[in-house]
Amino acid sequence: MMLQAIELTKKYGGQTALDRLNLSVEPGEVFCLLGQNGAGKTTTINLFLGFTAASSGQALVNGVLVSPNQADTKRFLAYIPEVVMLYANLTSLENLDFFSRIAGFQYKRAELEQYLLQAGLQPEAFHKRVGNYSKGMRQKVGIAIAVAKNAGVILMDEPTSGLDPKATHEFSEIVKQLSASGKTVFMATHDIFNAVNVGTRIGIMRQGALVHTLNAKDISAGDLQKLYLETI
Ligand SMILES: Nc1ncnc2c1ncn2[C@@H]1O[C@H](COP(=O)(O)OP(=O)(O)OP(=O)(O)O)[C@@H](O)[C@H]1O
Repeated sequence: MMLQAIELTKKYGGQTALDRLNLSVEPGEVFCLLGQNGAGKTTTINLFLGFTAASSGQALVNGVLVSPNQADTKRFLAYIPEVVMLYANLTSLENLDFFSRIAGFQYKRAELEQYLLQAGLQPEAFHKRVGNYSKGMRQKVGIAIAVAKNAGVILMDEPTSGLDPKATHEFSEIVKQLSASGKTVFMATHDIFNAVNVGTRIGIMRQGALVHTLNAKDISAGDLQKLYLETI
């Protein structure tokens, strides 16, 4: 399995941000984590990324134990934060080239263009500086960077927040393609409709605990909303 949490716990002072999380996510799965602000979604992502150390329990990526400041597990992971950080004065092609080189890949021009195209960015934008891009366009560049890194797992934090319905739909289609190509996607989201649409599994967190885990195909958006409101 690509992601595994075993009794994974994070405490800040006396407060438990994540409480004994047990979870396995397989290749090709799209796991959507729902929960109120402060429920522990970002903490979970940060623990898998090794941005923060677990207080107890384990996070494993591709079977390898995550420990902060070691690169072993990072190469299996790509991360798309809520706001994709890009160099405003560079074009999307230049940003993709730059971040790919940092990840250790030197792509030909045509390959870079292919990644941007796959991520759904319109070719007219390839040579425009990203400073003028919309949020949806930045998101697509973020996806291209993540895919070009060749990582098996893509972690996303609230990827559809602030996207319009069409951009959200386009994003969902890309995520489905990533899943079909065997990538594992793990996203924190507030978007119930999108979770049902794009997810294979859905988790609901409350105060650091994973309270429900369901198969997306077994639930409608309406029923998920009902369960969510009853849970939180
Ligand atoms: N660096 C930190 N120091 C202290 N407390 C923190 C820190 N990071 C997170 N927390 C606390 O841990 C809890 C979980 O936060 P987390 O960011 O994981 O929630 P979330 O589910 O991602 O929320 P949101 O939907 O707002 O992003 C919160 O109570 C938060 O205040």
